[in-house]
Amino acid sequence: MEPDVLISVKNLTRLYGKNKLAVKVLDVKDLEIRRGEFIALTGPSGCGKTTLLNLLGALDRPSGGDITFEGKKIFGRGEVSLCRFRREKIGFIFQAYHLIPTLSALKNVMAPAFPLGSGYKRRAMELLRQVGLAGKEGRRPDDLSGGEQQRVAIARALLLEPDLILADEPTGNLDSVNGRGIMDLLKKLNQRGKTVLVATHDQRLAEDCGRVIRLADGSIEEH
Ligand SMILES: Nc1ncnc2c1ncn2[C@@H]1O[C@H](COP(=O)(O)OP(=O)(O)OP(=O)(O)O)[C@@H](O)[C@H]1O
Repeated sequence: MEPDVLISVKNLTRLYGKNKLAVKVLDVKDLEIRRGEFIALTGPSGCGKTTLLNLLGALDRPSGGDITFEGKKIFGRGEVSLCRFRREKIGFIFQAYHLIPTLSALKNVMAPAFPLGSGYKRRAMELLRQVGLAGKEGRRPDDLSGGEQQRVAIARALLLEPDLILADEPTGNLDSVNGRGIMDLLKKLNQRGKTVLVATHDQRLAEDCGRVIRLADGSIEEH
């Protein structure tokens, strides 16, 4: 494997349901993601984008095959190690933000570090500044616009310096101006060296990415 390959996927499958009722919703024979790429994952609703992102980020386990991350298999390890992998290597951004409603923007950004103890406040403040939210650290999600909530979610994803950002329809709940702002932010992160994989229905946003992977019925059509 070449040194700049971050992720290598071989014969990855995911089935839902059991026995005769099992349906294969993902079947990715071969996929490589290199460090520093900015990739759009596209395809019609139900083609398996979320399923693939969840497997790449170890939020879900495959039915067959494995994923190699920095040369090591992800799934050949126990739950504690998997949990650490997720926390240290992956930054997730979701369509619906998934912020904790009772916590301030600052505490939401610090949340991934809760199991690690305190000491992340300065970094969280700096990240909120970088995403354009200086002065709004004390606000709760309800008092922020959708675009602002997604910026908090991006800052949270960056707290522990992940190698890979996985974004599942991050602009899906936003108007086009805010959606463009979020994509510009992801692009900036990529220019600063982060590998970014973003699932999107929006063809115009996809065209802006360095590479497009298209899924159809769970398989990669072209990339
Ligand atoms: N928990 C589940 N149980 C059964 N089937 C599921 C489950 N989750 C997803 N599926 C099915 O797997 C297929 C892929 O779903 P997935 O959410 O990955 O698609 P997607 O491309 O992300 O769709 P969208 O663009 O609408 O978010 C779909 O046919 C979906 O109905």
